[in-house]
Amino acid sequence: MTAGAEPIDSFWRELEEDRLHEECAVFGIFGHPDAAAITALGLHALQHRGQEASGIVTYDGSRFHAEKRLGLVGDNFSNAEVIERLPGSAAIGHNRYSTTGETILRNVQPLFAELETGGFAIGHNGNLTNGLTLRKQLVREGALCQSTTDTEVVLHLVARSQRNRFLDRFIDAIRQLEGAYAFVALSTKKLIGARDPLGIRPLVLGQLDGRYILASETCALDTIGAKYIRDIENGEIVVISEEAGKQVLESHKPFPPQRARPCIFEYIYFARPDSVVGGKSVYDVRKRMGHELARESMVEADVIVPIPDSGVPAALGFSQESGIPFELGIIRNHYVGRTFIQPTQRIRELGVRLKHSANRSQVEGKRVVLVDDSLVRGTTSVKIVQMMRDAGAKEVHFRLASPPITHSDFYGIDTPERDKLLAARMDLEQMRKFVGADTLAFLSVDGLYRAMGEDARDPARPLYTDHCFTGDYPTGLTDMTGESHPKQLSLLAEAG
Ligand SMILES: O=P(O)(O)OC[C@H]1O[C@H](OP(=O)(O)OP(=O)(O)O)[C@H](O)[C@@H]1O
Ligand SMILES: NC(=O)CC[C@H](N)C(=O)O
Ligand SMILES: [Mg+2]
Repeated sequence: MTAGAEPIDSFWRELEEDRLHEECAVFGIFGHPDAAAITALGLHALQHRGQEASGIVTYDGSRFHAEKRLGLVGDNFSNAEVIERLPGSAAIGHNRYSTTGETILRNVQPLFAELETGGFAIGHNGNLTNGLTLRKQLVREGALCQSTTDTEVVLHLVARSQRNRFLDRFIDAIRQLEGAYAFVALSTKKLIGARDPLGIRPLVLGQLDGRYILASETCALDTIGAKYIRDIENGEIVVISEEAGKQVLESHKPFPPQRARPCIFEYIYFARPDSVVGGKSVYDVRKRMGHELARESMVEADVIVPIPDSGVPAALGFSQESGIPFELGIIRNHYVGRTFIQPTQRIRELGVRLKHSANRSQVEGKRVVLVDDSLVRGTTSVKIVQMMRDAGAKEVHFRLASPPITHSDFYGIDTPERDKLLAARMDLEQMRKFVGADTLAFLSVDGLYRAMGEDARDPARPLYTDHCFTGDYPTGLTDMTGESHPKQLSLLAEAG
């Protein structure tokens, strides 16, 4: 570490903490001559789901090839030389935002192992809630772990299965998992996609030039001109292979049938607004959240101002419902990233202004309603309310198009510990004071379900994974509640 690196690191860490962290993206294609290049494009379209690192693994009929890098897809995979190092007509790729295991090169996915059945690569979106417990058992039995991610346990479980067929080994392995997963995996003969029994994380099937594709979101299919076929179902494994020159897709359902409970946060914040998740346009749903929010907590005002990016569709819905004009009163700088100029103390003091700045002409002298999709630690809201006042807003009202986040996520979203969640520590009035707004209101849980097309949330049969707002975790939480509370830190220092 160079002298002076620490303050810069902590500056970016602070900036990074002003947000909800993403999760991960997976992509896979089988039997296409440009498999690696298409995977790079797909990962590019899915960059919003994870920005720490990316990787692509291909298979050329005799060997696997892997390229894994820390950083953004565009910076690492837009170069022809990198793509040329990834020959083969089958590929899987991954964008990572870590939830278990640090941001170091050996944790970058897809992970790869040489098994008795041949090479095997896997990419994972989600988080296992018994990953550390399984890992502890495996290590006790002699497993040599090469990474510190939860995902690696799947490789070991497949390797240790006593079944003969590769698919049976994979099923054996995933039956032991608890938590959330959307997997893409590649063996010498097959491309595999799998979703956990509740379908917490998304995964879709598409087709390009007659070849199958798997992707976290439909926006990746649109980017490469592929056709959307269907969502992979909860608890479903799809196996894509080639027989007599034709691609075949088998579907397996190894779990007892269960109702799906996809994560509602995909709709609120994670997924790209142009994606269709579970048959619903994310953009439409976000706008409806804005309509519901306006119905529940109307306020007299002159202008509706979205907090970009993800607050925009809800603010539009709020404006349409309330009849109050919508204006871009905050501009977001899209070039804020880790490669930005090395900040000095002075720049550090400017804080969030690097990311958002007030558009004074639209807010000065006005009663402003700020609309954002969610509030986590409250960092963004505090700074933006102050920014509106500095720009001359007469009143600042804050509206959130989701309910208060009172519980941490363990399924692939890197929300902070409970005691850092503002709504877990404060009541509404305390939060209003903290944020500094004249009024503050959140969308109700029933309002959220109405935006999803339901009458209300049925507590006996909730249709979505919504623990962040309700504390209702739909799976066991072995690692979090078990007696041993295992923690896995990297014992090997790595520069990354
Ligand atoms: O309460 P906080 O801890 O500040 O976190 C909440 C903020 O984080 C997210 O935005 P983010 O900046 O991640 O991304 P966006 O540009 O897509 O809205 C979310 O949309 C809120 O604006
Ligand atoms: N956010 C995610 O989906 C992360 C996947 C996996 N748990 C990891 O940490 O690598
Ligand atoms: Mg935001």
